Amino acid sequence: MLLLSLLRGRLRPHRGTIVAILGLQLVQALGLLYLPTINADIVDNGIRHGDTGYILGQGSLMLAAAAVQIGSAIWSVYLGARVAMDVGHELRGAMFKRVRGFSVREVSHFTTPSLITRTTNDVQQVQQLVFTTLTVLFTAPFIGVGGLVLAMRQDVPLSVVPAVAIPVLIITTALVISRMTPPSRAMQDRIDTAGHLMREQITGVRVIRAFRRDHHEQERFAAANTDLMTAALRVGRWQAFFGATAVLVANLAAVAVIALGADRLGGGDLRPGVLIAFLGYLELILSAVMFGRTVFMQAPRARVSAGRIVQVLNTRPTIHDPAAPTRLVTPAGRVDVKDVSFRYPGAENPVLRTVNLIAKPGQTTGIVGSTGSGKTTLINLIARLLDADDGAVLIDGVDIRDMDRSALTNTVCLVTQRAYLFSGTIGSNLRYGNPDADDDELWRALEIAQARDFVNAMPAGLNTPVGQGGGTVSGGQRQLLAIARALVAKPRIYLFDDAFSALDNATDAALRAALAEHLGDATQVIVSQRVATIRAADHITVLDRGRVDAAGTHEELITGSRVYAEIVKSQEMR
Ligand SMILES: Nc1ncnc2c1ncn2[C@@H]1O[C@H](COP(=O)(O)OP(=O)(O)OP(=O)(O)O)[C@@H](O)[C@H]1O
Repeated sequence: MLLLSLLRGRLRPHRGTIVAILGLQLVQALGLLYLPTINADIVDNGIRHGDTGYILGQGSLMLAAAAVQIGSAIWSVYLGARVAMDVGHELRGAMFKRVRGFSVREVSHFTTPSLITRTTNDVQQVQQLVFTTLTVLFTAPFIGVGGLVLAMRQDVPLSVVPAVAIPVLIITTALVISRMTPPSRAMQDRIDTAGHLMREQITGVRVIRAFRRDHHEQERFAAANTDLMTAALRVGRWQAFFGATAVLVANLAAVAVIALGADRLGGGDLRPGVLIAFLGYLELILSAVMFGRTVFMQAPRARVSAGRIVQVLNTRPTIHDPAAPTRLVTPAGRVDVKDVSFRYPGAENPVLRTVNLIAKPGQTTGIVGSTGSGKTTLINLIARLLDADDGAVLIDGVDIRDMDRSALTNTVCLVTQRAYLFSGTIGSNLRYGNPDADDDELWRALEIAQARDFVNAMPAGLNTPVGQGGGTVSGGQRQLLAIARALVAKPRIYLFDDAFSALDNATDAALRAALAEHLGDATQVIVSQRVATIRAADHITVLDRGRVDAAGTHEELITGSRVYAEIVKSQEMR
């Protein structure tokens, strides 16, 4: 049902092509069905009477029928492949669009590797089924029913053989399909697990080496790989059983026809041409049933895949654009966090409880707090990567849930601790948020971000290639490039979430001085565990276990907040 509902709307635009496929397959089937009759005619009327002219005439007819049949088969397969690829293309696009709209919540619910498998492998399964179905679904019944009728026209008593063989094949098909669905589901899930482990082990390779856990990780992957193989083997065993029974039934049927026919051939009750034609039709009927079975063989896996695709497509992102968004024409960039509370799904306690914070244009607002106090969660709420359960985040007095998300992205730029660079060049990464920026703007941003010198020292400067994830530059350099990228985008509000953590103290200080000098009336929110990074901020909010412990300037907090004073003390002692 899921498969049908997934495909119905997507096949509708291809109705015309599907009708053309149907017509071509009808021609193909007629061609195929005509061949054994001509064959019988050649044997009984040409060869038996030694009439070479007749044989050549009928032979030419046979050639023409074969040519028409092959031509229409090629054309219908081509059209079927086009439709299947279009459906796959459309499905992948729909999946990608939906996943792009997912917030952190939905992505962590499905997990990244599973979303990748669903968009690639699962869509491929459905696409394959559409192709096979369009290629054989019409041909198989045409040939099956037509072959049966023509076989009976040749000889009624011999028709008992296909009358027994066909139900046997249908029953085994039904049996195998019912058995194949559970291992097919297990197989798709285990592809996810193997992908998940692979990703984890590649990303965490240095930790694995540092702790000498290679052997342990190898075993973990080997176990997942074996699980996948076991499920695949179970599916494969049923497929093999399926293939073997089909060949067995086909051969037994042929033997039965020859055995039954041979007797009557001797008695002159049956002409040799009729027996040959009957064998030809039997082969056609059984091959039609086998073609049909291929579709049903692929169906269980495609059905499971369709379910996994529909799960993603039916998941409404928790964060979405309002129907009538409020537009900020020239945003000033004031941020008001008002009584915000937030709890991660499944977690017992809220991570943030009635948090209040104001960040003003032209000022630097620091957020400090111990590990796990909720700083990143708060920043993610301001960037609308998450939505608050209670309270609201306002920009220039407008609730960000009432704003268009692309407008919000132009106003707010988040620089995370784990800076991500895309494969391309330094220049293409810097232009990510502002494709029209010229080289001068890039160099200016690099200068403010304290990255000019090292980019200058690179052999190709801005054209220096960067690997996916930014693996070709150091962690600190990656952070500086991510800061420069934000500067090139020129948002009104900068959110730096521990974005200076990999920098040495001197670079950190120089960067903050340059930001203060060049960002003018933009709003800066800086999250840091390092007091030195936020001590000069105009206003500092101290978070403690999800609550605002205190807020003020460094001097005010030293005396006014025990939590802040402890953080300062702990860092002075280092
Ligand atoms: N995706 C998530 N699902 C469930 N809980 C989460 C999730 N992300 C964070 N948390 C929990 O929320 C709490 C606050 O996390 P958060 O990352 O906001 O803290 P933080 O102050 O930024 O910490 P750090 O300084 O270590 O970066 C932590 O206890 C964490 O376990």
